[in-house]
This record gives sequence, structure tokens and C-alpha cells, in this order.
Amino acid sequence: MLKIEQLTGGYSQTDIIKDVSFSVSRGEMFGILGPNGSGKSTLLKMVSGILAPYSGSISIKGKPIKSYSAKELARIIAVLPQHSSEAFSYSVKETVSLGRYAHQEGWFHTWSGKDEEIVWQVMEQTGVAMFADSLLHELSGGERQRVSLAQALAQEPEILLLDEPTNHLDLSYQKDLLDNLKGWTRNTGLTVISIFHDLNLAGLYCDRLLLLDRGRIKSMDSPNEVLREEQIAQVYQTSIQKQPHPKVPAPQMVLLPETEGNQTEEKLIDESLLQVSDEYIMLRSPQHLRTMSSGVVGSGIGWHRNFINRHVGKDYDCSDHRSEMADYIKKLGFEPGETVGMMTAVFLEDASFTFLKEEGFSILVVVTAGVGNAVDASRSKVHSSELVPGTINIWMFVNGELTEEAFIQGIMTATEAKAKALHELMVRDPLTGTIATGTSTDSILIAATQHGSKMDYGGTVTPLGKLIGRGVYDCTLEAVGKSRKRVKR
Ligand SMILES: Nc1ncnc2c1ncn2[C@@H]1O[C@H](COP(=O)(O)OP(=O)(O)OP(=O)(O)O)[C@@H](O)[C@H]1O
Repeated sequence: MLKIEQLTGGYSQTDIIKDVSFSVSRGEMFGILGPNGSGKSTLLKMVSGILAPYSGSISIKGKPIKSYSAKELARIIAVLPQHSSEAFSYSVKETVSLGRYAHQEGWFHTWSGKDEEIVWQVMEQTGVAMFADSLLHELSGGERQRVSLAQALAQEPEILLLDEPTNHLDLSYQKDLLDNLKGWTRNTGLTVISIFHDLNLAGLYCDRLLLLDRGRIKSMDSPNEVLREEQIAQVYQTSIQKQPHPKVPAPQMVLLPETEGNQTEEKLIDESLLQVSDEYIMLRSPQHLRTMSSGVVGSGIGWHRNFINRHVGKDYDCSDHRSEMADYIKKLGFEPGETVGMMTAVFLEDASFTFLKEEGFSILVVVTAGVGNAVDASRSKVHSSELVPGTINIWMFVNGELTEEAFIQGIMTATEAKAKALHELMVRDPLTGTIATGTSTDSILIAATQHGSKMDYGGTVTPLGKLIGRGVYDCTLEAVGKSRKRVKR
């Protein structure tokens, strides 16, 4: 659809765009990225024919751009410029109607039924039909942006060039606009070439991205390839981290703020922060901790500062345990979003905890363990899937920085140490009679301050794994021992 070859150009004989070549296919959504001043708008001006290049060529549908008249070009390409705050006293409908100019034939430019139909259709699509008679200056910045888009669409272009289209739009209109653009590329074959400042939106919606660095192509590929941490950090000169999107296979780039200097003094997470009552064991951390857990509340990966292991009776109704637990946390005066909450039928005075230190880092392990509901994971097929309280809950608080890999390996190490303790104590699965590996509702938490020594790994023979293995094994032995004594009494 569009082919750019060795394009060089700029202003007053200064090269802004240098030797740029790429092509865009019909129906493609193509994003242009780059820091301020890297030449994105200049490139778009050349592609739209507003600015003549010094050298190189641009061809559209196989013909040089120079061979098209202005009117012919306007029937193929529509441009949505960077938003301007100027607003003339035209009505919305009049403004959108200007987009039909390229399609009007002859000297008298008669307004046809088709023109009218298309203008209303694009006003509906962009959500501005309700303002049809309003004057532009009466609209908000985002509403005016949508009017400009409607005007561009009224041209019925085959290629839509957009300079920062989501500028001034609130979240829901950003999503609507990009969903619509994506839909049009798929359904009507519209080709979209758009400048983005928001790398995450570009990564979510574009088929391919072009990254400009001081007027040259730094990278042009799929979003996942272009949005590489080191590359973006280098081109944008900032600290950035790449993460997977939680729902779709698209990269998300997050800024890493400079927090040095305004950090409050780090407080050690140790047993002095534990509060144990008949109702719950609680740890309130002075700072947010990076967590990976399977709690009833706060499960998955996150940042939390309150940790509650709550005692519930054996007859606790588990049918809506998540919302019941969230209500309970609120009643205690905590925000469920900041809290990891677990439940246990074990008497909390039977909890076991230990604080272990190594060169440069330390961990606090807390275990509550009831094994009446023990299961051998290798034979769990014979059990029903019903959830019953009676469980081993393991908390591990690490004073140190963990990689994601270390979080996962720490959980593996703890699970192995727990299984070993159950083996040592000959805890049996009551249904199979074989040695149990856990219970059917065990929960685990690993939480790290993310300050201090960095631990890349948490496997069994790593410094972190050694402390976890020992701490979880010892605490599980002790907690199961205490709870068994109580059962005997
Ligand atoms: N009309 C102009 N005359 C002279 N120089 C210009 C003109 N427009 C832009 N420039 C210069 O060209 C360079 C690239 O500008 P351009 O607007 O293409 O960058 P951009 O990547 O779109 O930046 P931004 O992200 O800030 O919108 C800048 O150094 C700018 O000062």
C-alpha cells in the first residue's frame, strides 16, 4: 500500500529524517515511536505529501506520490494532525463535512445524499453525532479530537495518518478509538499509520512498530521485538522495565521512578511485627512488600503490607469465602487491596515461627499446620474437590531483593521442605493410607522487601533456598507436632 525508500528530508536543508525505508501493507496498523524531536511528525508530513523530501521516494499503491493530484491524494490519505487548541466557530457537522471535499465532483460541489449519509455515519462512529450543531469552541479538547477524527474518516481514506491520536482523550475514549481503528483495519482494510507516545498502547494495538532515534530507524519489527527493555531505555534515556500484559500477549513497559533520597529507613521484617491472638495472626509491614501468594485475598503477584492468617471454625461455610474474607479484612480496618488474607481451622497459638539470618539477608517464616485434611498429591484423584478448612499455611518474609525466578523457586523449595516434614512425621492421607504431601487447601506466601541483597535464585542449594528449606521444615515439624498434641488431648 505504501512504500518508502531511502527517504531523507527536513527543514532549511537540515536533515531531520535520514535514510528511512519501510513499507506498510493494506489493513496494517503501523505505529511510529521515538522520543521528542526524533522526527516522527516530520516523517508523517513527508508521507502525507505536505513536506517534500530532499531525496528518496514515496509510492502509494505502486505509484510515486508526486504523480497524484492533491484531490486524488486526499481520496486515499487522510491526516489527523497533532491536536491544536485553536477552534474556529464552525459547527461540528460543518467541520466533519469538510472531509467530503475530496469526493465532490465538478465546479458546483453539490452535496449528495451519500455525502450526508457518510458524515452522519462517521459522527456516530466517533461519538460526536450528539454535538452535530454545537460550535467547535464549545467542545472539550477530547471532543474536538474526535471531531477531527470524524473529519478524517469522512474522507473515506484508504490510509489514515494519525499524529498522537489519543492525546486529550480520556481512558475510555482512548480504548474506543483504538478498538475502532483496529476494527476498521480488519474489516475494511483501512491502513493506519500512527505516531504514539504511549508505548503500551502502541504495543497493544499495532501489528508492527517503527522506532525512530534521531531521524534514523533504530528498530522496525513486531511490538515484542521493538519494545525491548535495553533498546527503549537507551533510545528514551530512561529507566524502564518490560512486563507481560495480564490478559493479552502484548508487552507493557513500566517506568521505574527514582526513589533514592525520599526512601524512609527500611525496617526489618522480623517476629517483633507479629501479632498473635485467638482470632488471627497478623503482620503489618511498615512498607509494602512484593508478594507472590495463594491467599484467599491478595493472591497472585502484587504489593501488600498487611498479612492475616485468620482462624475459622471447622464448620466455616466456604461457599463465598473470598468476599466474606474481604469483608472481614475491611471490618478489621484494612484495605483488602493491601492485604494478603488466609484462613485456617488450626488454633493459632500452635503456630510456629523462626527468624533466620545469613550474610546480607534474613527471613521470617511463620507456619500454621493442621493435617486432619492431609492429601497425598500423587493419589489425590480419590479425593472429592470440595474445599474444607484444615490446612498448612506458610508465610515467608524475606529482607532482601528477589527476582521473579527466586520467588518461584522459593515457593518450590518451601513446598519440598513441607513435604519432607510431613514425611518425617509420617503424616498419612486418611483416604489412601500413604504419606501425605500437604493438605487440600494449603496456602503459601513469599513476600520480599525488594531492598538490600539481591537474590537471583531460591532453589534448594542457594543461600535463600537453604534458609527457606530449614525454616519451613523446622516450623512445619513444630506446628504439626503442636496441633497433633492438641488433637490427642
Ligand atoms: N517547521 C519546522 N521548521 C524547522 N524545524 C522543525 C520544524 N518542525 C520540526 N522541526 C525540527 O525537526 C526536529 C524533529 O521534529 P518533529 O516534530 O518531527 O519531532 P517529533 O519526533 O514528532 O517530536 P515530538 O515527539 O516532540 O512531537 C526537531 O528538532 C524540530 O525542532
